[in-house]
Amino acid sequence: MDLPTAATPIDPVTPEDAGTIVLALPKGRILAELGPLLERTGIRPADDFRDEDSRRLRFPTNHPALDVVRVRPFDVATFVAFGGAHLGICGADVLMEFDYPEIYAPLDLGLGRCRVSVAEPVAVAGADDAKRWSRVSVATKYPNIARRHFAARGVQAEVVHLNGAMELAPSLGLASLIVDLVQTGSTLKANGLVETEVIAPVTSRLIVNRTALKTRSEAIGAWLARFRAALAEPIA
Ligand SMILES: Nc1ncnc2c1ncn2[C@@H]1O[C@H](COP(=O)(O)OP(=O)(O)OP(=O)(O)O)[C@@H](O)[C@H]1O
Ligand SMILES: O=P(O)(O)OC[C@H]1O[C@H](OP(=O)(O)OP(=O)(O)O)[C@H](O)[C@@H]1O
Repeated sequence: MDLPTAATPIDPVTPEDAGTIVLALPKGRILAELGPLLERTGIRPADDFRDEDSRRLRFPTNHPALDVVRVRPFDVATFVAFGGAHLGICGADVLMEFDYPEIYAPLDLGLGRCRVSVAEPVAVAGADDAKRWSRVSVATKYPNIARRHFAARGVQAEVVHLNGAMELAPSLGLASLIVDLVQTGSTLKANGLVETEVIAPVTSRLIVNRTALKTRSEAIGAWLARFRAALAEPIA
């Protein structure tokens, strides 16, 4: 049996779901920032949606034809790419990492503003000439971004894939550099690291499954219009 891939998405619409649009939202810091925008868009998920202790993952909203699912930020893009959710909200970092062709990202929500950067120990920064490297070891949660970034300058990156606490890697001998998100820079500073290069700026995006955009164009078009209008509204 052929397993579904993102390129051959399974049909997300089961009979009892027919007509329901599914919006994937990320748990954590983006969700915390999203409240006012969702409010302006007129989306009010069921009361237990914001209850971190709730074991429910799929929630109805005040719109009978819209459900939201609450997933890990890194998984939002995968749920949307495979057609499990029609719409989603996730950081540009996640989109860059997976680079799913099935995803269209029409709206920059201006939230979760940070950057993906290279950082290294303060003690060695500036001491060696990065232009002469042919290989580097990099600890990161973003193996594809890191490999692409270094490959573009002819440097082979040996990646140590971590899911958090990358900042510990250089001092504990796992890698010489890290590629991670930076906002204020305080996490780097607290761990004796310095940002040496910005790979890309990051904000959160509204994303859409391209197939769903064609097959459910009316409903999805209406949600995109609502998000656009909400973004254009002056914030009180
Ligand atoms: N320091 C930051 N400042 C601003 N935005 C950030 C920052 N860190 C992360 N983000 C944005 O928020 C998204 C989610 O980050 P968050 O830290 O909530 O989740 P996570 O740690 O990746 O999730 P998990 O708990 O599943 O590991 C990131 O993909 C990025 O777009
Ligand atoms: O530049 P700063 O303002 O210090 O922000 C950067 C930190 O924010 C993110 O971690 P987060 O707080 O999300 O924790 P995590 O490691 O659990 O993802 C990121 O992975 C950095 O560690």
